[in-house]
Amino acid sequence: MRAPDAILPLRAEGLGFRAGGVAVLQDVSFTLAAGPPTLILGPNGAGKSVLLRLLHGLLAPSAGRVAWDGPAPDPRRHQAMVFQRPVLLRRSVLANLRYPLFLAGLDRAEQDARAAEALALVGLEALADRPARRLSGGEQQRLALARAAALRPEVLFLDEPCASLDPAATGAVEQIIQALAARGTKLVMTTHDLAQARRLAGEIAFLHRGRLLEHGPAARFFASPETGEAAAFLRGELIW
Ligand SMILES: Nc1ncnc2c1ncn2[C@@H]1O[C@H](COP(=O)(O)OP(=O)(O)OP(=O)(O)O)[C@@H](O)[C@H]1O
Repeated sequence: MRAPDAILPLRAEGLGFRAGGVAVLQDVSFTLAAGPPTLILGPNGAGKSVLLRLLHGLLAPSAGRVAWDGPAPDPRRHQAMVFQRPVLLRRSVLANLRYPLFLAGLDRAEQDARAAEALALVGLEALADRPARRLSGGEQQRLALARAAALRPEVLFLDEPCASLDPAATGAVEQIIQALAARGTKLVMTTHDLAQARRLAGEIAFLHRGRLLEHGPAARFFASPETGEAAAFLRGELIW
């Protein structure tokens, strides 16, 4: 059931971003609705990370806007983001989980309950007291996911979360992503890994040179892309 303060659908309306006189993103419009994960695909430099940062509000658009549904006074409280390389506090795993919950104004009992739930979600219960920065790369990324999930965001943005990980660690992160999606969290994730997009995507947004060329169901995108650029990308050709 839709929560009364839900912010989805989220609409990108004519989004543009210029930096150093260059148009990094141009006239991007689409709607993100609740449902299975949206994967933002495209070659290096297509503008995937910039689009994600605009949607999350880390960058201000040069043109257009991001609009949310619903009456939420501060829509960004309903969102969280995980980056390619997690930034962790020089403290224990548990302290890393509790801190954003403390900042969100939750009392200690609720912080503990959510931290325990998040640790179980990512399978790090046994490492709760370890210094976070001594974890392996894969464990650190799982902690970053747990930290974001503990906030129970309606929308979770993931920017190439597996880019630095080996296949086993990637598999563990993908399982967590699927568990979050099954729980009703809307995931919006960038990747340039086609195989990963096939495994995870419900829908695809395909970017090329700062423009959104395709947006629709993943099955349709993979079976019959509408643009030559997407078809070439799917064939593994080098496009830029
Ligand atoms: N803040 C910025 N200032 C100037 N240029 C930027 C800024 N952010 C991104 N760019 C440029 O915009 C282009 C798109 O960058 P972006 O990181 O979004 O691409 P991407 O599709 O995520 O690529 P990759 O797959 O390599 O991560 C790049 O050419 C990048 O150098």
